[in-house]
Amino acid sequence: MVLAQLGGSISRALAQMSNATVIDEKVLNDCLNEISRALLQSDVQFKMVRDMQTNIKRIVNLEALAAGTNKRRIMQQAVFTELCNMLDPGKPSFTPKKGKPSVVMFVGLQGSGKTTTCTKYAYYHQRKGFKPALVCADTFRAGAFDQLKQNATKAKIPFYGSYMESDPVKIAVEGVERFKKENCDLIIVDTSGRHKQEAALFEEMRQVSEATKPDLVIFVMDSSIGQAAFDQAQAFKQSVSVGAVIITKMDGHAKGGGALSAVAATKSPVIFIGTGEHIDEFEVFDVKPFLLQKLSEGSFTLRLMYEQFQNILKMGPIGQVFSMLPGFSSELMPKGHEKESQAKIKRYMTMMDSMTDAELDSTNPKLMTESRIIRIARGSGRPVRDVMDMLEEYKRLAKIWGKMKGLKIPKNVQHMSKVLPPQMLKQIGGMGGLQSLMKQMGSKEMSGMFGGMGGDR
Ligand SMILES: Nc1nc2c(ncn2[C@@H]2O[C@H](COP(=O)(O)OP(=O)(O)OP(=O)(O)O)[C@@H](O)[C@H]2O)c(=O)[nH]1
Repeated sequence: MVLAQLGGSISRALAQMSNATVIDEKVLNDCLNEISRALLQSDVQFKMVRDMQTNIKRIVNLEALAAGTNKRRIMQQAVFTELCNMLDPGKPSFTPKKGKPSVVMFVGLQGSGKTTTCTKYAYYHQRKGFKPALVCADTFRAGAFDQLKQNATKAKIPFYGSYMESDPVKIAVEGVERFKKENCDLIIVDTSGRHKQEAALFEEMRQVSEATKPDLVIFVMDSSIGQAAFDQAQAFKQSVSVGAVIITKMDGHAKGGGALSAVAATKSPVIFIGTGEHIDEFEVFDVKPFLLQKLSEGSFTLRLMYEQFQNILKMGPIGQVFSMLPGFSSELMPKGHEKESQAKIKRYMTMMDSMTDAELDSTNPKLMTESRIIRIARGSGRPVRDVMDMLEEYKRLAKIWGKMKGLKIPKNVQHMSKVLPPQMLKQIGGMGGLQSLMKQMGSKEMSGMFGGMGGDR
C-alpha cells in the first residue's frame, strides 16, 4: 500500500535535508520537490501538492525568520502538519450514540465496496453494543438487495428491502421508520452506486437524503481511484452533505493518494478504512498515529542502511566508533576484525546495488520474494545465502532502530561517552567532538527519529 511507501519517500527527503550542513533556499526547494514528486506519484491531486508546497514555504520562512533558528526542525514539523491537514479537515464527523436513533446514509461510486462497507460498519457498531439495522435503497443494481441480505443474515443484523418496489425513496423511508419503531439506534441506508455523470441517479440520491434526513452521509471510495478521486468526491459533496469518508480496499496495491483528495474535496475526515473482503477487515482511521507510524516506518529502509554503510566506510578506522552504536555492534563489526567487517559491508552494498528503488525504499520485507532474492544474487554475482544474510542484517538493524525511537541524542551521546575507551574519546575530541561526530555520521536516522517525526512528540 502506497501510503507506507509515501511515508518512506517523505522521510528520505527529510533525511537528505537533515544531512545538509546549511539549510538554504536550494536545500529547502530540493526537499519540497522530492516530497511533491512522491505525492504526485501517489496520485495526490496536483493542486493540493502545489498548495502544500506554498504553505510549507510560508511557514518555514515566517517561523524560521521569527525564531532565527532551526529551519530543519521547522521544516519537518511543517511537512507533518500539512500532511495531517490534508488527511484531517479539522472537524470531527458525527458519531452515533448508543440508545439514540441515528440514520447513516452510504453513498459512493459503483463497485466502490459500499454494500460490503455498510455491513462492516453495522457489524463494528454491533460489537460495540449498538443495535444496528440495514436498509437497502439500491433499486438500480439487480442483486444488491440479495447481497445486503446475505451479509446482514451472516452478521445477524436486521435488514429491510424489496424485490418489487422500484422507488428507493419509498424503501428508504419505510425502512427507517420501521427500525426506529423497533428501537434500533443505528439505521444504515445503502444507496445505489453511481457515477458523477449520471444526473438522474444523483437526483435520486438527493431525494433519499431529503426524505430520510440522515445524521451522517458517508462517502465510500475505492483507494485505487487515483486522480479522479477529487472530482468524484466533489460531485457527491455537491449533491448531499457528505460528513465522512471511508476508503476501501486498502489491502490492495492501490496508490492511495486519492484518499487525500477525497478529504480535500469533501472537507470531511476519513473515519474507517477497509482492509479486505471479510466483515471484520475494517479499521478505525486516526490520521496522526497512522502518519507517524508510516513516516517512522519509513525511517529505516534498506536504502538508509546502505547510506549508513557508506558513512562507515567513509570514516575509515574511526568506523570502529560504530561498534559502540546500538545495532552496529559486535555482530556486524567484531573487534579486531575491522577489515573483514568492511569487506562484508562492501559485499552487502554490492548486493543492494542490484535492488530496485522500490525495494530499497520499502519497509515491507514481503517484497523480497524468493525469485527477487535469486535475481539479486545473480545480478551481484553473490550466492543466495549472502543475500539472505544481508536481509537478516537489515531486519536486525531495523528492529534495533525501531526500539531506539524513544531515545534522544544527548542521552545517547552521554551513554556512548561512557562506553567508549577514554583514549578514543580523547582522539575524537571529547564530548563535543563525539556529539558533532554523531551528528555527522548518524544524522540521517537520528535526526529523522529523534529530532523529527517520531522522537520527541
Ligand atoms: N480487497 C477488498 N475488497 C473489498 C473491500 N471492500 C469491498 N471489497 C470488494 O469489492 C467488491 C465490490 O463491493 P460491493 O460492496 O459490492 O460494492 P458496491 O459499491 O456496493 O457496488 P454497487 O452496488 O455497484 O455500487 C466486492 O467484491 C467486495 O468484496 C476491501 O476493503 N478490500
